[in-house]
Amino acid sequence: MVQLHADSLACQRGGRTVFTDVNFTLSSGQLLELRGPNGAGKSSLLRLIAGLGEAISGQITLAGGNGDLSIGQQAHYAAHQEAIKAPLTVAENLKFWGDFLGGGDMAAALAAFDLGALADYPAALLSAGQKRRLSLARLALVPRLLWLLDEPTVGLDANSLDRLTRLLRGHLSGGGLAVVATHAPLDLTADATLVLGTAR
Ligand SMILES: Nc1ncnc2c1ncn2[C@@H]1O[C@H](COP(=O)(O)OP(=O)(O)OP(=O)(O)O)[C@@H](O)[C@H]1O
Repeated sequence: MVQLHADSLACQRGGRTVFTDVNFTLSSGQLLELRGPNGAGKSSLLRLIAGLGEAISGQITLAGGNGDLSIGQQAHYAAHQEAIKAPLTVAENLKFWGDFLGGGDMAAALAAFDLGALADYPAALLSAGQKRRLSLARLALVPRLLWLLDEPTVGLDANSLDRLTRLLRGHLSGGGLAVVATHAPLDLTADATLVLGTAR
């Protein structure tokens, strides 16, 4: 059993307190939904979990994972900004990520968001939703224990939303964990919902 624990986390950005006393425990197969208004700290919390920022107090630990790797090394972090190299094609982008993350199932990644017909298309020319699909295809490219998704539904059409939901379901039923910040309700029952702050 893998467990992600947040214990009395507090976060500051730009010298201002964003949140304090955030606590949760997430176990294998569970989804934590992060809710809250703009500026409440959802992205900041995901960054902290991914190891891209430091909490001013408190701790995040992953028990039962690979003790030789950091939490970030065991996670897929899909931020607001698409992780795409514009001069490369769709397939080349996935190859880049496969090389970077170690391995990669190109066919599965292309299939996950129906990108096969766009494989040789330059990423620079993709629509916003297509870019989001390419960015999220990483999830199917390389297995990672923990998915940290920042508003993953933005820009997706109904078919792609459905694909994302199925991908998430498969990840969770395989024992994975997911923390998803979203303003739109997911078509998945979250095991827990954490509502942050009141910042605007
Ligand atoms: N790079 C930064 N430097 C300083 N402050 C920042 C930075 N990024 C975000 N902040 C501040 O941190 C606070 C939390 O921002 P964050 O992006 O985590 O909120 P959020 O809940 O994800 O918001 P949204 O729903 O708009 O995406 C905001 O007040 C924001 O102004």
